[in-house]
Amino acid sequence: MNAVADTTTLLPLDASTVAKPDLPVRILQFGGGRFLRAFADQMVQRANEAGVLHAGIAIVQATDAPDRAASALQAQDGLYHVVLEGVRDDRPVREVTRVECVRAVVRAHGEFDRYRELYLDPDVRVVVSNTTEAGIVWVEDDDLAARPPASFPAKVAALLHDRFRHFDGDPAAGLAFVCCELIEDNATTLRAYVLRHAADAALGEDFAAWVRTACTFHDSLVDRIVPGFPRDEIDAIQAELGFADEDVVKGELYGQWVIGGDPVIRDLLPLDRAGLPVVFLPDVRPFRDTKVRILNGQHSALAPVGLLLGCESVGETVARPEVAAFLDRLLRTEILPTVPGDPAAAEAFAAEIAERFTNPFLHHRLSDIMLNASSKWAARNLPVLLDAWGAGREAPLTTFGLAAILVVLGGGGRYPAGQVIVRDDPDVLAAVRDALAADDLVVGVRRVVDVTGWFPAADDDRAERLARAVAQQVARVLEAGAATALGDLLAVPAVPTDGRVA
Ligand SMILES: NC(=O)c1ccc[n+]([C@@H]2O[C@H](COP(=O)([O-])OP(=O)(O)OC[C@H]3O[C@@H](n4cnc5c(N)ncnc54)[C@H](O)[C@@H]3O)[C@@H](O)[C@H]2O)c1
Ligand SMILES: O=P(O)(O)OC[C@@H](O)[C@@H](O)[C@H](O)[C@H](O)CO
Repeated sequence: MNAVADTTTLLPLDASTVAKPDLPVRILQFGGGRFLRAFADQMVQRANEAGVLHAGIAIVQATDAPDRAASALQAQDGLYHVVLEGVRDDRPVREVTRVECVRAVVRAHGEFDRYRELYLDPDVRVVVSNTTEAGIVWVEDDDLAARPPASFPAKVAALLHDRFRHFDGDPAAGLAFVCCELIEDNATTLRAYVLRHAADAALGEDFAAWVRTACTFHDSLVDRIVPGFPRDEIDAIQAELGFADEDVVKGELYGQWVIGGDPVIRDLLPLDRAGLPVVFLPDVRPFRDTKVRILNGQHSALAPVGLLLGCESVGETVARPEVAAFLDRLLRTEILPTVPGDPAAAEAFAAEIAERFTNPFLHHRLSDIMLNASSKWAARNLPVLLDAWGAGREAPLTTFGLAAILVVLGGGGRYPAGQVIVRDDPDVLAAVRDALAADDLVVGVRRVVDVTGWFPAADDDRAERLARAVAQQVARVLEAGAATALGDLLAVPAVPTDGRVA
């Protein structure tokens, strides 16, 4: 299928020949990964073009680690392209956006003075973040006086305190935080950690009151599959579209951003007024549970199973009839019965996801989804299992996904050549390798469950129940292979749930 270019802003990407618009920096963005660049930044660009916003973005690289994408973006003076592809009204569409609103790319570690200048800019009103599932964490004794502190919440506490003092506690200098991390209550958690850092470092009640009243924290839920371009396709797309851009990023046309909290954010970030797929709601939780369980939950289940069957991408995996049957049953008997709200709406969303997974324009690598698979399984699939247990049901397909993850992480399967897939918490990885080599698999898997901290120490029964279920499935995969183990699983008739039958 050939996509038709919908937008043709394909000027050569050469900073010396492009007059970037003179935009005030209104948005400070923590994280400059491919997702935010193809989602938030692409939407801000579109809203600027539509005349509903006049905002520049400063991207802050928040970790000390080298970041290839950020360096490339710096070298391109913040200019890059987003290529979104999919089918709209039965027509293949390619939408290309040249993003011109990134005014600065700065490293918080190593370029502190420049970073400080940006966060003290009076024009800045909004902070957008996506620091992955690892970013919003509590780090005890993080030094707020460091330039900058280590963790993201401590960085935010320190920058807010600096801003509070710089503007003499002016309420107009407060910031609105929109968090995109795929964790529960993302911005609410950030706010709690900021206030806790402020209390621990004795920053004063005036400051805490300013954070509570002058700053707003907006939980948000994001949805767009952004696999990026495989390295070997970048040359081809540059030649096809006629630009030079090492940081071009590719995603699907579909997008949805649900932003919660104080309605003030709708005026600060009026993206919906540009016809962009953004909705403002007081509470994003129902959307989050639906999206994370149905979309991300299936991703985290299909990725290890696909790898064990010799597949490389999501499209290739879901085209396998046995995987399609696995996902269909997983969805109908285990995931959907736990999704809150209107069952018909959840089913409609699930049907859309099935189409999005077969988007012929995307090459979504299973190895990318496997990055930090253990913590993703905990956020995306474990809640389904716990709800099923709570309702008196087993969830064998959900546990099979975890069994497949353990086999992949433990090196117990064969995968398409050249894939780097084992990147996870080192303690979990060590426990998984020990488990696969142990005489007693149940004891080994139980140790893995304990290392992950998924259950409180007192919750021995559920930890043991999970270990037993998963160990049995790991054993079957190891002795008979993933295809046979999957066949066995699907040969057992599905148990009807709540009137919905597989
Ligand atoms: N790519 C997608 O399809 C997609 C879609 C929706 C949501 N997401 C979420 O977005 C996140 C980023 O995805 P991506 O595809 O942009 O990845 P990426 O690897 O391109 O970017 C990751 C970014 O996070 C930053 N980061 C990593 N650890 C951090 C930490 N501890 N503190 C602060 N910053 C940190 C990195 O510097 C980098 O800017 C993922 O965790 C995912 O949950 C991704
Ligand atoms: O980005 P990750 O690696 O955390 O997760 C992989 C996918 O499940 C995820 O990126 C989805 O594509 C995305 O959440 C869709 O909105």
